Amino acid sequence: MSRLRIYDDQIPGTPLAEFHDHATIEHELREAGVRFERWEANEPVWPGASQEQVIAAYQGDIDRLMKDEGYQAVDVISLKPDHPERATLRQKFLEEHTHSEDEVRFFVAGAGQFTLHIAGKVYEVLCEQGDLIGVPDNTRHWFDMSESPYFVAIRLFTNKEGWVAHFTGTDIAGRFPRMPPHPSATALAP
Ligand SMILES: CSCCC(=O)/C(O)=C/O
Ligand SMILES: [Fe+2]
Ligand code: NI
Repeated sequence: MSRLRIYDDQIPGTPLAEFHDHATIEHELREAGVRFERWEANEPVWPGASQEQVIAAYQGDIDRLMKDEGYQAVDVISLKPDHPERATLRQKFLEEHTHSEDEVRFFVAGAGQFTLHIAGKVYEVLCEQGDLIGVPDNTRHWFDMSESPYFVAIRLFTNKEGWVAHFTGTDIAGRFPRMPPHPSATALAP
């Protein structure tokens, strides 16, 4: 189940609010300028599936987003708990950063945790299968896949170069909760 926790950015220990209802999560995030939508993730793909398999399964959605919203590039992150580079991949997104383009991610399997730092608040968003999140350009954020990653996310970019991050150099991400392993990942962990 998707989940949103909102914190004061100075008080990591206790959320100000927590929501599980998708419509409420969408509303709260929209007020913070963040897109959050429920999409159909009906084509079965599993963490570890290849980029080609995932793109073929979701070609219709990808074409629509690229045509209607001007995205220029697409790739896939597909990870399961036995990936040999899981620790390095986790580390790549774990500290606060921004992008100069907006960030659209469609979770088609498993789960991952985006945390957004906006106007003195911290929005911790547990994205599950079927969630599409759009983080506006220059928004401070980080992403955790847990120590046992279990997800497939389609990433769309307005920049043909793909993923480019600007790290803010703060230590805020380390003060807020990391993502615990997905229940399915625990069953599969090496
Ligand atoms: C869920 S896709 C991997 C994370 C990512 O692309 C990103 O930019 C995190 O901030
Ligand atoms: Fe990012
Ligand atoms: Ni409101």
